[in-house]
Amino acid sequence: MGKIIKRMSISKALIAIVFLLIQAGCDLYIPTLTAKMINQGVVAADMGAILQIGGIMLSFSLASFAAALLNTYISAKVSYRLGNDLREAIYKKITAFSNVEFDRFSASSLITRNTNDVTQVQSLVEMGLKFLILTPIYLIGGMYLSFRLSPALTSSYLIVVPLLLGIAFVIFHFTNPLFEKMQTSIDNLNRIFKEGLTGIKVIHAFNKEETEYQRYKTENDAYTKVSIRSNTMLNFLMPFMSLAMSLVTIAITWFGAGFIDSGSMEIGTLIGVIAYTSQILMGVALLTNIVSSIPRGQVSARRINEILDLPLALTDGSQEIPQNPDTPLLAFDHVSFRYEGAEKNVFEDISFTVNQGESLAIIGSTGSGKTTLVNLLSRFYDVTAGKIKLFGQSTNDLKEEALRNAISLVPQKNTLFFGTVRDNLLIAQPEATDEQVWQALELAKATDFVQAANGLETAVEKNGDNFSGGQKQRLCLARAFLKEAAIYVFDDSFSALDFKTDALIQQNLKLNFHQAAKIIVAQRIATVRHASRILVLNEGKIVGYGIHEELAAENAVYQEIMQSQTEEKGAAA
Ligand SMILES: Nc1ncnc2c1ncn2[C@@H]1O[C@H](COP(=O)(O)OP(=O)(O)OP(=O)(O)O)[C@@H](O)[C@H]1O
Repeated sequence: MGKIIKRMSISKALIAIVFLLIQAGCDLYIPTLTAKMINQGVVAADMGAILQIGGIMLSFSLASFAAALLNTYISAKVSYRLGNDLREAIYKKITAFSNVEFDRFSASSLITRNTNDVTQVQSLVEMGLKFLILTPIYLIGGMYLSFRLSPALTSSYLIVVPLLLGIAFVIFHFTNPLFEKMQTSIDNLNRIFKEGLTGIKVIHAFNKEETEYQRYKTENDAYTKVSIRSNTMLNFLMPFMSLAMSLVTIAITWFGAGFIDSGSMEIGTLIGVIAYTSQILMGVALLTNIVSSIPRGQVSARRINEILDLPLALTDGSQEIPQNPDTPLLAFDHVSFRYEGAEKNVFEDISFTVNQGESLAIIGSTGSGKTTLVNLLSRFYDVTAGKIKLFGQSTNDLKEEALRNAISLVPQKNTLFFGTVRDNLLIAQPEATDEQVWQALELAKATDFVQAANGLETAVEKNGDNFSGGQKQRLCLARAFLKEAAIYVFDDSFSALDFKTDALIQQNLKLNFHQAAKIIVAQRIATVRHASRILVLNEGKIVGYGIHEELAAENAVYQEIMQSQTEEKGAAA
């Protein structure tokens, strides 16, 4: 929590505390004035004293009122600003994550941390600025001033207040782990809910509504159970407090009446002590409120810090991309790779080169490592051994921005953002003219359907849901074509296209990107057959490397893929 506190505006927090001290000081002094007014004014029938002390009481009350308003305003401002900063810091950090970090935290957990956890911390800070200091002041100040009025009557607090504080801290100790469980449970609830929403078609198709409902229900029940346990434990504190304070009030009134009877105490003093009793009671009640927020806030602060303090797995390099035409544009040099926690390498000692203007197609069975290879090239992960080089310079030494600028990637999952076709394409090159955007659309054979709709203003719904799979793929291809890059990477980006469109786009690639290297990951022989080189991957190993005709003549794995596709076509016909 300390680290998070440091992020808030300390000067504003101090101003809030000053107003709090003014409020507490005024509140605390009022019962003493009450006792004085009764003893010196009411009992002595002195109207002047009543007016004078009443005037002082009124100004103390107004000062307390104004200070409370200002404290509330500043505490809200400080805590909500902190929440705002935390959300921004978390989002910024997450956008700097590589796939290594995304493999560690689920999307739902990141969302919970950026919303629910930030809200918990925000509430704790707001409450802390309002009450954390008020509580000890009410407790200690109230007891001190009450002691000044009557040491004998106040002695009962010396037993009760430490006892109540002890109970509060025992409860605090037991509820802390429960709040940890609650936040993890919220992560799980969000995950299941999100999976249910995104996978609703599959759920319907397999009649799994009841199973999914039960999965959600089980987690929801677990969450409710732990919430009931933790909150019940906390709420036990309040009845304890009320009982103890009622007993104290009864004792004070009982003994106070005796003292008044014997003439050793004035009536105003007893009323003053009783007024302090309610202030001390208020201090104890506020304490229970804070006690209930501290464990949740602490757990949330820890979860937020887990993200903010996470050292990024990939360190940025310092080099620009060298322009060295004598070395291959791209080289995989004895590259091996293993995912964190995996038992074996995805790749073992892979080497190949791609020169400027060449295209390299990568084909292989599912799970053979094609996407992983693309991810390594874009440095979404670091290689476990070996080097990936651009013009002879290891990608680990390159500035991440320079590396990403050099690569235009169409990932396997077609991603479009809510907005318009223009917005989506300009992501690749913000300053592109409409003419350039249309050119890119034409290269991707996407002109027809965009023109038929509303041109570049055509709306794109969330996830591009208003486009067919093939149209989405073509828009993603157009976006990649719009970017001027040294390497164009297509990860299974032609799979949703019909053969004719696939062939036309391949042709456009060949004719329009002379200087660039093209990496084409594909499953279809028709997509890869015209590439300058084809790399055949099988279980993380290169089992073939050459042009189509060579591989078709002598590579068993390639022949197998060819045969399976001929059979598929035959079966379809
Ligand atoms: N994030 C990950 N964590 C752990 N293992 C992974 C991860 N991503 C992929 N793998 C594993 O790495 C291997 C290669 O996966 P990859 O996605 O690269 O295959 P692919 O050839 O692209 O498959 P496909 O053609 O089905 O897209 C698979 O065994 C897969 O289970």
